[in-house]
Amino acid sequence: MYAQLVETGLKKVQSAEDMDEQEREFQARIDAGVKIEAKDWMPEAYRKTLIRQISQHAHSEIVGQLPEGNWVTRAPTLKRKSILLAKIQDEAGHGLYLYSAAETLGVSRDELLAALHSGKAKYSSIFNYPTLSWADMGAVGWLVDGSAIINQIPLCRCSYGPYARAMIRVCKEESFHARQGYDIMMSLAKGTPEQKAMAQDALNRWWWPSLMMFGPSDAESVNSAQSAQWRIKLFSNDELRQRMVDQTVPQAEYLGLTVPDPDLKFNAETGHYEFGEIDWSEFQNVLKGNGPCNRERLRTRVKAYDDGAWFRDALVAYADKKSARTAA
Ligand SMILES: CC(C)(COP(=O)(O)OP(=O)(O)OC[C@H]1O[C@@H](n2cnc3c(N)ncnc32)[C@H](O)[C@@H]1OP(=O)(O)O)[C@@H](O)C(=O)NCCC(=O)NCCSC(=O)Cc1ccccc1
Repeated sequence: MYAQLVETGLKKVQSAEDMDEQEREFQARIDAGVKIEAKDWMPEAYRKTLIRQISQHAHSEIVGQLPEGNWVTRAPTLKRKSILLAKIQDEAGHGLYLYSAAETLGVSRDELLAALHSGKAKYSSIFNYPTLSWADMGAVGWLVDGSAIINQIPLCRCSYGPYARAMIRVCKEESFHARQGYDIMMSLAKGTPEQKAMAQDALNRWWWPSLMMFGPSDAESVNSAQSAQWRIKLFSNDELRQRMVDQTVPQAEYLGLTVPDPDLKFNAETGHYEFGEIDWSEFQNVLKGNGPCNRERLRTRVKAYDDGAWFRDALVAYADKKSARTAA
């Protein structure tokens, strides 16, 4: 992918001649597949790129709890409710894991959270859509966690050790999440006509936003070439999006549901599905903060943080008291 992006001249990356000795050595280690660890020397831009991506990933996991949290009290059975609760709790764990990975790069959690709360840091566009019915719990698990896995499996092999290692466990849990989502979709698709219609409606609403999760097209992706050179990205946005479509369309067919794309067709020669044009204006609008739930999501996170201030203060006071006692 890297060679392809560089060859097409789409984006400028630093050539070996422009690098100093230290940068050339660093790039050689990356090219040899050596993992970069927290205390290793790294170019400032590599550090910044990782802080940006890992923290946005962490924010996505945390904000991503909200659309599903909406259905905890209305899950149809006790079993479904406990599975949903466990899944949401996993997402919280992923967020904390990822904040820790970002902290190894010399940034504090307070700084990262301040960037989220002020609207400066991004989180995944997908979590700005509402969850309107129980079928959305199925669609989110199936399509959103399904897409997250496709994006994150390659990250287990990315160049930054702490991020790569964190991704291994995260991916295992995401795969349980995707299965539970598909299981909900199966029950609904095989249920009453009303239940099947709910499943179809959820697929209709979540399909296109799920394709947008992979980011802008390669031609528009400003960060891809450099991230590929540093082996933070092993596959391009479009490659992973194609993988998601190829994997998911047969699953929709198995459910007896229709993917909401009249241009979708299988190309026997390439072995891939061709799909219709993504509405990039919708994507850009969500990124600008104007999606259906952007304001509500941010407000909820800021309130949760403010409401928890007394608890954080109590923890610090307790820790101070304890260390004073040990010192005495
Ligand atoms: C592929 C990409 C997301 C974007 O590639 P890059 O090379 O970084 O950027 P690129 O140049 O292509 O884009 C230009 C600009 O557009 C931004 N942008 C792009 N796409 C999006 C978007 N969709 N939403 C919002 N912003 C987006 C991008 O940041 C950049 O802006 P910046 O320069 O920062 O201001 C990459 O960061 C990545 O792999 N991240 C790690 C995975 C990750 O974060 N996963 C999160 C989901 S976790 C999950 O779902 C689990 C779960 C399931 C269920 C419930 C709860 C939890």
